[in-house]
Amino acid sequence: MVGRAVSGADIGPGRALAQPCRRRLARRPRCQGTTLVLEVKNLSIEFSTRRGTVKALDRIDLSIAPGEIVGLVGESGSGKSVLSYAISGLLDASARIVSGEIRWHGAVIEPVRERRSTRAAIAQIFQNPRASLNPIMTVRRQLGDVAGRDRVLSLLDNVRIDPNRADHYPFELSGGQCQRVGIALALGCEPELLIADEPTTGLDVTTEAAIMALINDLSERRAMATLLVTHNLALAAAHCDRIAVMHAGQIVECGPAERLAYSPMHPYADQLLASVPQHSETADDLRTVPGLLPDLAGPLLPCRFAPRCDRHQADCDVSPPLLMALSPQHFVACRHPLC
Ligand SMILES: Nc1ncnc2c1ncn2[C@@H]1O[C@H](COP(=O)(O)OP(=O)(O)OP(=O)(O)O)[C@@H](O)[C@H]1O
Repeated sequence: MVGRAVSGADIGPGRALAQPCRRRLARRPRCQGTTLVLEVKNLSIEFSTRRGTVKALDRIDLSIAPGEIVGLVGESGSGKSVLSYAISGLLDASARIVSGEIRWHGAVIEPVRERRSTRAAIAQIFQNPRASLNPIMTVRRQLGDVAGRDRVLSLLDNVRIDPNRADHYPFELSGGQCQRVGIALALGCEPELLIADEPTTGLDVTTEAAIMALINDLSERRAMATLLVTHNLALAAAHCDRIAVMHAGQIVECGPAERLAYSPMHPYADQLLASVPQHSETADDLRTVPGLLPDLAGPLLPCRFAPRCDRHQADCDVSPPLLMALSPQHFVACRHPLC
């Protein structure tokens, strides 16, 4: 594969995500030249299971600058949660670090719960919001403990929850309300890095827009870095500065959001883009990425996407494709990328 320079003019009309990208392009580039908040370098993680060794993460490289919003996009089972738990220091002790490290403001931090001395200023919004709330404490008490009693009502207002709910317990709230309280709790910590794992799943579009606007606002005003973990490439394209696409435990493409959303170069990223529903399509037109993720506990081909790839050629089976720089900000791991 030959790397080539990518310029804004290269972005063709293709199969663009129409509205989100236009909004995304309006975002200011930010915090350029500042020290990175987070660097994940060559991180490989395995789990020993009865079925064999699950190779959950393979040589992951990812960095986030202050104020930057980075999307981590991929199908279910691609390793997004394992990576975000590793960054939060929440991996359980069954995880084995095969290679690499995670750096927080330049200092190495441990991905595994028992071994991290400080939790630093990283907050995570979890996929299952009810489970992350304390069932025997009211919303007011939980938010007050984290952010101070005087901020409870403004935090509830931020996530569009009626202030009358402040004295309710989690079991008295709907799933969506629990999710919004979980988001208020995470933002109430005023984190330097927010890991938002599917933060708006199950919310109505108005609330989704309000929550994403809040995350955008905090990232701009307080330089909060955000890792937005999602299956939804359109959501990532709308709100992120950069997007990293994960497939079967590997980052296969990473680059500016507008580039990924208009003309991705890895065949998997292209298939993900093709599977984003468009307004004009009928239900019959809905597409999915063909084939299944490989079993990460089984033998893996040099290119983990090969069996699903319509650009597969004999040289793909020789050795794993390396992540190659196409431009300073754009990387692809494929011998036969789209161009
Ligand atoms: N504690 C564990 N023990 C064994 N295997 C695990 C463990 N945690 C995750 N895995 C495996 O690691 C792989 C990646 O899982 P992960 O939960 O990170 O995927 P994901 O992309 O976050 O999926 P989803 O979007 O459904 O949450 C899967 O094959 C999963 O079965």
